[in-house]
This record gives sequence, C-alpha cells and structure tokens, in this order.
Amino acid sequence: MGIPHFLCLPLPIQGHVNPLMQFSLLLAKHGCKVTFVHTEFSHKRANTAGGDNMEEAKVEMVTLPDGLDPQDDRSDVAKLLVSMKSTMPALLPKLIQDINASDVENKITCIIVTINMGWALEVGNKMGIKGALLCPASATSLASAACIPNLIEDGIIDSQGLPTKNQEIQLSSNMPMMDTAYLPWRGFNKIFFEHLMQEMQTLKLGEWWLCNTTYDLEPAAFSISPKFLPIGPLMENSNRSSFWEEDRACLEWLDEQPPHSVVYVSFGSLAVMDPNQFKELALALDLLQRPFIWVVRASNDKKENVNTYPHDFHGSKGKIVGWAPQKKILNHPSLACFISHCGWNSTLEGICAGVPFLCWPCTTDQFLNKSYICDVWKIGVGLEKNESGIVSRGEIKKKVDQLLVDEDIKGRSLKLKEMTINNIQEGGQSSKNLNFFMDWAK
Ligand SMILES: O=c1ccn([C@@H]2O[C@H](COP(=O)(O)OP(=O)(O)O[C@H]3O[C@H](CO)[C@@H](O)[C@H](O)[C@H]3O)[C@@H](O)[C@H]2O)c(=O)[nH]1
Repeated sequence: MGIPHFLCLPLPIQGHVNPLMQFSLLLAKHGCKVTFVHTEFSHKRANTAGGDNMEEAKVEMVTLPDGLDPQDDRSDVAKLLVSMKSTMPALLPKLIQDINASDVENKITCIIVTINMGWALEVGNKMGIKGALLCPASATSLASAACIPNLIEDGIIDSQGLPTKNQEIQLSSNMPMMDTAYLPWRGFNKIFFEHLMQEMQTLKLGEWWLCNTTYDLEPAAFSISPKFLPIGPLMENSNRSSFWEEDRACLEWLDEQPPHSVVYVSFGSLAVMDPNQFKELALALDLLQRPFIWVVRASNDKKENVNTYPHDFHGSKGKIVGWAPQKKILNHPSLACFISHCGWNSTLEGICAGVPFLCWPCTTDQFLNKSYICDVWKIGVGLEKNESGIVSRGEIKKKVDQLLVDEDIKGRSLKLKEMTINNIQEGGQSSKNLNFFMDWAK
C-alpha cells in the first residue's frame, strides 16, 4: 500500500481556502501526497498576493476554470457556485486521470472538499475514490445544518430556514441552548437555503466530516453524527492562500508598541460595512486614544461602496492596512484585544493567540460564534447596536475599556489557548484523529 494522496478542493473564498490549505500543509508535513485544486482565477490571485515557502512546495498546485469570464464579479458567491457546478464536474475526471497517470505509484486515494464543493465527492464516488469534508465553520454550525430536516419537522424553522418564532432550542440534549435567531444560515435567501439542504445530502458521500475545532471547544456538537472528526486547531502558516498582499510593515510598527496595548480590528474577507458605520468606527478609533491596526480591505467588487473617512478623523495612533498578516498580529506581545466579526477562522486564530474578543458579528454563523465566545467560553464581550442600528463610538470605547481591565476574561483566554493547542501536540486528541484519518485514507 502506498502513501495516501489527497486531492483538495476548496470553495474559492478566503475563509475556505485558508483552512484547507493549512490542512494540506499539515498532511504534506506528515508525508502524504497532496494536490490542491484552485480555480484558475484564485490561483492567479493567490500567486500575485503571496510568495513561495518551502513547506508549501510539497503541495502540488493544479487549476480548473470556474466557468466565469476573468472580468466577472466573483463576490456574488451564488453566481460563482452555479457556474462552478455547471463547469467543473465534467472537467474533474480528466484532471484526476492525468494526475494519476503522472504518478501511477501514488494515485489519488481521497478527495477533500469544503462546504459547497460536494459535487467533487459525487465525481470521486463514481470513480471509486473515497471522500471527506473539511468544514471551515464550527462543528456546531455543521451540526445545525445537519439537523435542518428535524428542525423543519419540529416546526422550529419553516421550509426557507426562517425561525417560526424566537426561542431557545437545543440541537441535542447535551448541547448548549441556542437562540433560533443565531442559526448559521441567518441571512441566506430561499435559493441559498435550498442549496444548503441539498448540499448536506451530497456531503453524506464524505465518510468523515473533519472539523477545524476540538472536542473541548464544542464537546456536544460531535454527538450529532458519527462522521464528525475534530482535527483542529489548524495552525500551519501559509502565504500561498492569501488573496490580498499582506502589509508586513505593520509588524515592525507593532514591535515599537508597548506590551498589550494594540487594538486589532478586522472583519474577515467578505463583510462590507455600511458607510455611516464605517465613519463611526473611524471616530471610535480616535476616541480610544490607543494604538490600533485596522484592516480596511480594498472592495471585492466595483459595485461596493468605497469607504470614505470622516473629515475629522486623525487615525494618528494607528495603522490602517489593506490586508494584515493576521495570525502574526494576534500572536504579537503588543496586542491587547481583537475587534472581530467572529468568522470561524478568526475565532480560532484569536483563541490560539489567547486574545480577548470584542464581538461584532455581521452575518451567518458569526452570531453563533459570538455566543460561544461571550456566553460559553466567556473570553469576550459583544458590541451592541443603538436604536439607529449603529454600533456607536461611545459603545466601542466603553467596551474596549471594560475588556482591557477584565482580568477574568484575560485569564480564561489564556487557559482556553493552552487547552486548545494541547489538542495538536503529540498524543493530543486532534493529533490522534489526524493519524487515524491518514491511515483510513491509504
Ligand atoms: O487582514 C486580514 C484579514 C483576514 N485574514 C485571514 O482571512 C481569514 C478570514 O476567515 P474568517 O475569519 O473565517 O472570515 P471570513 O473571511 O468572513 O469567512 C467566511 O467563512 C467562514 C468559515 O466558513 C465563516 O465562519 C464566516 O462567517 C464567513 O464569512 C482568516 O484566516 C484570517 O486570518 C488575513 O489573513 N488578513
């Protein structure tokens, strides 16, 4: 029997490409062969933004077209998905045959996808290749999606995924109570929700649903399905997966700041902020009178609002960057706290850095992640909107000041970091699960 050879296909958005690339690097580090499938568009984008590193050289890169024209808007994920699903399934078998023909000793033994790429598991299944999902969101989010048919049957949500009333539910008897307003498909339209239901069926072709999490973080979520296998936290460094060029100069600036002084503000790769809210946040950062790093991404799409700073904004205490080396910033001794939209990757990265959170969820699973951060792990506080639907500068100042003197939250953040990272040390649970998975995939 040869070594396992994984073919990895992420949905081409940053929050999916990052964890699957990190998982690919981890598998390669353990001696597996890994071929990573970017769309042609993402490959070009990631190569333009990032550079090579030795570890990543072990992961073979190949591409497939996504079916859209180069100039088409890919921030419309629904449109991208439709195009990919009508183009890529017909091209994948040939790609697999070519890869296998180039190394007959080490043919592809397993396909790994992120959510929305289940079609590749169907292709693999027809060709007799095993499959697995790597879930880029929390195990609780995945467990909720797996429970959709029951939630509909029990009248908790309607056929479009909308809660029939606001209430607290438990997905299983040992799981924390969950507000139905926080179900992770919050904000999905009818078509996207139907797609999710269909996708959950397709993903059953995956023998394992690998989760970038640990048993300790979400102990009860794993009881929902025997397919769940936590292998996180993924902590490999990858500069090949970034879609934007990282501003590394801010690390030198960080070196010059006092310990535990800097507020880091980032809303991930997709969120678009309302122009008034953007201005209010800018003025809040002035009001804080503390050093800060604020990620203001160039827009994904020409139709998005171009952010304008208020005329009375100074920003003199901080750095505004287009794209940050986020993990390095979070782990820097000058960092004090993380104002985050609570995307799952950012949540885990903050946990692994032991950094307290100020939670500002915007959509989908981020509300659920926020409730874990604030109510379950108690390592952060939430920012509340006022009656005009704005998080005011006064609220931001009050909560930052409150968070930074809260020794209990600080203590819990450091403890959670240690407990989480222990999972990937030798003999840790995630590390054992990874070994089990690699054996299975041979
Ligand atoms: O300046 C930046 C900002 C972000 N990142 C990285 O980009 C990733 C962002 O991922 P995440 O925090 O999960 O946010 P999104 O990009 O918004 O991710 C989408 O995908 C996630 C996983 O499914 C979901 O949890 C989110 O709600 C969804 O918006 C993380 O690895 C960050 O380290 C950087 O490297 N530099």
